[in-house]
Amino acid sequence: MEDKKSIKYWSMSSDKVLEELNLTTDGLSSEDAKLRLQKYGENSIKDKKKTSGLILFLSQFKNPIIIILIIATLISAATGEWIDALIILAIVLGSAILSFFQEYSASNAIEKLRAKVQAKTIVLRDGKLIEIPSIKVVPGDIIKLSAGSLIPADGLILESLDFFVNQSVLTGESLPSEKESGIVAKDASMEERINCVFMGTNVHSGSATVMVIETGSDTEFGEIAKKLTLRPPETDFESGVRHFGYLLTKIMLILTLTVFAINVIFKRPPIDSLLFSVALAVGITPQLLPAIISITLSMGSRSMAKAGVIVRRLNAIENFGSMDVLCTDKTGTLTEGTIRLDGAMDFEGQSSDDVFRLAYINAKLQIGMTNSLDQTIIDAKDIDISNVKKQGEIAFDFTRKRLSVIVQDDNKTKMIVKGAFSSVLDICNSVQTRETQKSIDDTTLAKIQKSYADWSNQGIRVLGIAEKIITLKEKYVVEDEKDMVFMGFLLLFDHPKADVSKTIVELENKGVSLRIITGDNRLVATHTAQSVGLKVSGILTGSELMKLSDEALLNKIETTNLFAEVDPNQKERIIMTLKKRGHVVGYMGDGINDVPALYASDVSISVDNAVDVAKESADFVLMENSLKVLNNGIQLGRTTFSNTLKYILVTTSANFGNMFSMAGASLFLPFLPLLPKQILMINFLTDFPAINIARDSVDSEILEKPRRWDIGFIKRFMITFGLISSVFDYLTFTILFVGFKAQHGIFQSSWFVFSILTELLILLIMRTQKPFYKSKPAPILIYSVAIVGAITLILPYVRPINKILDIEPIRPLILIALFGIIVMYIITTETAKHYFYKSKWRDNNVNRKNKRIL
Ligand SMILES: Nc1ncnc2c1ncn2[C@@H]1O[C@H](COP(=O)(O)OP(=O)(O)OP(=O)(O)O)[C@@H](O)[C@H]1O
Ligand SMILES: [Mg+2]
Repeated sequence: MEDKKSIKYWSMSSDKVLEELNLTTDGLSSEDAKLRLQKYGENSIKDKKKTSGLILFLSQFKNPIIIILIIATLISAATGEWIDALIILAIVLGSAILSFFQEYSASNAIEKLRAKVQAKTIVLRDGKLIEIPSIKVVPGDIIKLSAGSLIPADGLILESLDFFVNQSVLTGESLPSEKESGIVAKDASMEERINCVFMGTNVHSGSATVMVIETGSDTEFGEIAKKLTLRPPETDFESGVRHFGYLLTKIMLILTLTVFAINVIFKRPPIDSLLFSVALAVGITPQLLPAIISITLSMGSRSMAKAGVIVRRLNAIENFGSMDVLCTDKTGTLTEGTIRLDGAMDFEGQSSDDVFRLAYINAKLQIGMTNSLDQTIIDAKDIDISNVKKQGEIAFDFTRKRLSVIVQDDNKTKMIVKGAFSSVLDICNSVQTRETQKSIDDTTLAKIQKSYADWSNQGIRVLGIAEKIITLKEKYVVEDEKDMVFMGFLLLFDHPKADVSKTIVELENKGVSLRIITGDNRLVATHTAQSVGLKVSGILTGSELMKLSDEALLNKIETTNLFAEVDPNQKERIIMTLKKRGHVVGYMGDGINDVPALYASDVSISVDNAVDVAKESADFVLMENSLKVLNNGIQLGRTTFSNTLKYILVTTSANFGNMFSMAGASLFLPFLPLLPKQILMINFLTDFPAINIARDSVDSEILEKPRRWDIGFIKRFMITFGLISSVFDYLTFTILFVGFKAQHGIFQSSWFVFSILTELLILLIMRTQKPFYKSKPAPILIYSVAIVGAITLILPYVRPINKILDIEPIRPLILIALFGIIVMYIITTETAKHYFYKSKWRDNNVNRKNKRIL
């Protein structure tokens, strides 16, 4: 095939394009498709996120501090200190390899999981319509698109019906644009090419048959994606981590520069001083943070996958744990989702075959959107409508909430409307009795309303059916839906799920309040809510919402937990308002009408059998539509959050404290308190237990409430425990230097051992809010602490490592003194921790407005 764009396919008739590209409307054979797949490659934009191993390895060195360290080391090598330089480089490399392997295996696991949820497309292959993964679509395929489809490639429309496409991703235009086959000018812009569809956009309503012209990175979307990386907005967690990074960088810079300057002023050798201060900086940077995050997230996503939740956007896991409001639609989540037809009734409430026939015609002939409701009607009873000829259709949309077909039936042209009860009643002015038609007076209206209310109160979904005789014309529009005759009701029932009430209580206990946002009417919604044990504290309907100002809604929203008769934009508005109130809001939905709300929420959740656009906009996809699965997910989200925070707290207390004291000590001592290579070795050894924090167990108390990032908390923590650690550090300095008159060799060796041991013990203490002996760490954490502790104690005696690191055996008396200090340190920290959490740990339900979030 020649270059397809050069033929400007949009400016040619579809027949001409078919001819030009040697295609037919019968689609490809599977043989041909296979060849084309080889030739054009898979239909996906080369995923830039999938970083190669090499890039990931190099990224371990992207930290400027590491680069400075390497440069400084090379300089010191040039001045003759090449053995030390080699040692430093070896340790730096060792650290990088450690975190690289951890991160690499984590990110691989995630890729595999993500591939589990794929968008699918219906294509014509070997003359049959089949569903294939969208990445297997090739140029030349004939595909069928309907409402909710994610358009998999660029193509030319062959046939369409009321086909509206949402192209905002590409053109920024937020309203859906109508598309149909035809010819446009050669130089037409993307917006003007109304005969084309583009990858990445989605079908708002209607349906179409499309010939695929370009796939993968040859598409318009691919062109754009090449130029920019579309970055989703930052989550709370991401910005938290970023700010934490800034905070440490600031401290680190000040510290490094000061230490360096002072050492230079005291006329110490500049290269040594530089290496020392840079090594300190390395000690302070939480360089394991990316690895820790990758591991916790990948472990989280793996266990979530086991629990039936596929994570599409990793960083949202943390948000999952901090979510305190969960909004959900009704069908399929609270109810079984398998709708049963309970009957078709005339306006007086008597069972009526005529009404069913109208509903059947409407459901059978509509082609706008495949949906379970119409399927239920078609499956309920098979009737022969072969003499009914379709003339037109006004597709369903979630604002109008009705669907019209225009047919030739009984020699008459009729419009048959089916839709939400009030939306249908609104357009009727008369009613069909058994004998005749009469206009709707107050008594009739009251009667109709009463039947509707009675059914609804039993949890039955009521649809209205109406018809009228209409003149035959080319095209029908929404304005034609008026002056109709109300024909009757269609009753549908959907069982509430059995286990939902238990899960709602569990969620409530976890600090997550459930709210229902549904398009169904308020009576049915209330009934369903009650039957699943959700206490309705307040209801708002779509029309009430419309009248409320943003401020009024902001006031009302806290007490409202049931929203009924809402349209897609109102769903979004509700989510936005809840967010404004400071909640971390989750939204769970499966239809196109849920997409705006999914986008607006902090945590978007969909299900495997949802429409593609909904799945595509979700952070999480549940393999089964159940609240229970979700409940497990929240637990894992909180575990992930907790372990990341643990690492930060451990690093900012012991590690940070140590480095800080050393900076201070370097001012008073006539020698360096530790050699640069020793600092790096401490850092390297303590990395092993630290990285296992990602795999640690979490106290159940911590999982009870949603938690948020709070930089204030971390700062207070850092200052409190940093100070305590400093006090003991200076005590140690004094005892060593003054008490034991230790000179540099013995001083550095003692300090080396002391540093590592305190860091290990602090890790065990800080990992829990409870007294450390009351919380059981994961075995791997205990082992790594024990092994590193043992290594540290014997290292001064092991040749040649002790020589390489310049550490020597420590006198027993000094060792005893060090142990004494360590015991006191532990007792003090435990006590301080107890009071600290008692007074300051009140970050549950943090309000976005009141507290700065880290
Ligand atoms: N195919 C259809 N034909 C006619 N009316 C329909 C159709 N689909 C939906 N409706 C009407 O539109 C209303 C809103 O649709 P729907 O219930 O799917 O919205 P929702 O917000 O997704 O609700 P849910 O919480 O039940 O998922 C329905 O209650 C029904 O009255
Ligand atoms: Mg729905």
